[in-house]
Amino acid sequence: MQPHPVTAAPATPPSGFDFDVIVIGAGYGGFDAAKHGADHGLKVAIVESRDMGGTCVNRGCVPSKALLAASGRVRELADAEHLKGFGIHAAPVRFERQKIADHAAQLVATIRTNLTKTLERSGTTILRGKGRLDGPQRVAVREASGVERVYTAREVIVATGSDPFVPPGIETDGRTVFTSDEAINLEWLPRWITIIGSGYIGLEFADVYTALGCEVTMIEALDRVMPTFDPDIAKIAARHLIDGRDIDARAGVLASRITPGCPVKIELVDMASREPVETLEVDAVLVATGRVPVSKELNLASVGVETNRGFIPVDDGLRVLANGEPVPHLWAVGDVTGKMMLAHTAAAQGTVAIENILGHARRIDYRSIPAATFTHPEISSVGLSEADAKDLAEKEGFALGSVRSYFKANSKALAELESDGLLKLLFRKDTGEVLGAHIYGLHAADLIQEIANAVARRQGVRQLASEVHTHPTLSEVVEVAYKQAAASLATAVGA
Ligand SMILES: Cc1cc2nc3c(=O)[nH]c(=O)nc-3n(C[C@H](O)[C@H](O)[C@H](O)COP(=O)(O)OP(=O)(O)OC[C@H]3O[C@@H](n4cnc5c(N)ncnc54)[C@H](O)[C@@H]3O)c2cc1C
Ligand SMILES: NC(=O)c1ccc[n+]([C@@H]2O[C@H](COP(=O)([O-])OP(=O)(O)OC[C@H]3O[C@@H](n4cnc5c(N)ncnc54)[C@H](O)[C@@H]3O)[C@@H](O)[C@H]2O)c1
Repeated sequence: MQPHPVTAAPATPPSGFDFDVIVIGAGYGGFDAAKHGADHGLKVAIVESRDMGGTCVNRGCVPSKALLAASGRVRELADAEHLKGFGIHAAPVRFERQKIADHAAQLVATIRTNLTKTLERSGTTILRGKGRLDGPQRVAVREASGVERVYTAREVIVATGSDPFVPPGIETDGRTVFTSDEAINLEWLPRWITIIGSGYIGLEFADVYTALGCEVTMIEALDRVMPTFDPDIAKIAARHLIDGRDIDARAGVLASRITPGCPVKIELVDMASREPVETLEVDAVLVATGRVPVSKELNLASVGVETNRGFIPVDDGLRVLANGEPVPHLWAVGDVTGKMMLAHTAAAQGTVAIENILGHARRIDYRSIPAATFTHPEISSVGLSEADAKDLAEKEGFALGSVRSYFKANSKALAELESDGLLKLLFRKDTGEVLGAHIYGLHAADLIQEIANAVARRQGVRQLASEVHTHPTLSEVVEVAYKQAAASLATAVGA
């Protein structure tokens, strides 16, 4: 390989550094860090090698939610049984796949442009190219021309995100076997598609594909579908989102080999015994088996940092750690830290890193960060899982409270003829503090926010139960849970 010419950096400001902060990666983590820094008077540069906005804007949240919005409408209009309940008889629904794909692509372009303009307006310098560390407080940027320029910065924030993980034995061609990077383009609608993985991406795309008439086989390596979700929520959600649809779900099996083509061949083995189970021949495969951090080419060794399977170790203030100690002037935020691979986590981490750079001691509170899966209906959660809450209760010696509030008792859900849903609330029986919540049901993604706010403030159910909720709204599902929890406390202390 030809060595790249190294060009001197532009004239340095009086501080002696080219920038106060250089951010590597312009996804949500990098964007929020750069904007927050620039808004607070720091001289900031952001380095991006692909599209501004990163995964969320270009290949993640934004296009997938656009596809879910359109396909969700199709599902609704095609659900004759549901409509009949209202006395509505709709004509057979028709849709244009390309127009749905265009809706997603246009939304991506609009949000990407807005985000780029926002950064430019904030005074952030956008450096196009691939960034890597070049020792402490130095970032080398290789531009598309091959020229490499080295910039200095008082602080460096790594926000390089993640890429889809493709397990060994699976070959992708981007057309018949692909990841979410290609699925968001909705280039064609396979008659029969296999989705490997029943996590966030598997569930959301199964929602899209089944709404648009595809037959889905879902392969999950672990012993139950939706293994990363609360077991009770997963049970009721799977009944509707998987069993109630044109989906054949298989748990405890591994796709050991996938060969693209027409048809695509999938060799399935039993997860435990690794004995062959079956060979499937399908039209397409979506690989949705998690994501891996982008950190290999960052030259982290030049600052003595060792990754954990590619994830950059950080403390709760987002300082990068080497041997457990903070590396001076180096920060990492977003998916590359592997904390909670969500856009709003990345953004919150970006802001917290800048706050610390500004000298305002801030830590991130992961427990209060909510998560949602935008299926129809949605699934959401915040705080501790029941298993973790039980461990905490045992460790700290308090009794764990758990109550369930059902959508079928909610007037608004009944009016919508969508009363399939459950909220599970976990709380301390001594103080009443809310520890976590898990929801499946209509607008679960919005409902979780009120509980996330309560977790952030470490509020107790006694106070929360007295707060008045609008009638009739789905938020009364939360109110009922708070009231049940508060009543159980009263019983517990014999009041
Ligand atoms: C299909 C899908 C749907 C999703 N839906 C949601 C959702 O609904 N809600 C939600 O909260 N999250 C969702 N996510 C997750 C979300 O997209 C990520 O958590 C988020 O994008 C992480 O942001 P980030 O800034 O850490 O990294 P990224 O968004 O991955 O951005 C990193 C950026 O760094 C750039 N980069 C990498 N290396 C270099 C380098 N050396 N030099 C210069 N630039 C570099 C990359 O090109 C990229 O632009 C979804 C993800 C996927 C795949
Ligand atoms: N709505 C959202 O917020 C949203 C939407 C999409 C993606 N995301 C983010 O992107 C990340 C990646 O999503 P994802 O769905 O790819 O990952 P995931 O971790 O949510 O789910 C992956 C699933 O694949 C299974 N799996 C792994 N290897 C397998 C194999 N070889 N064969 C069969 N099953 C296998 C896992 O057991 C797991 O159930 C998520 O963790 C989330 O952070 C978020």
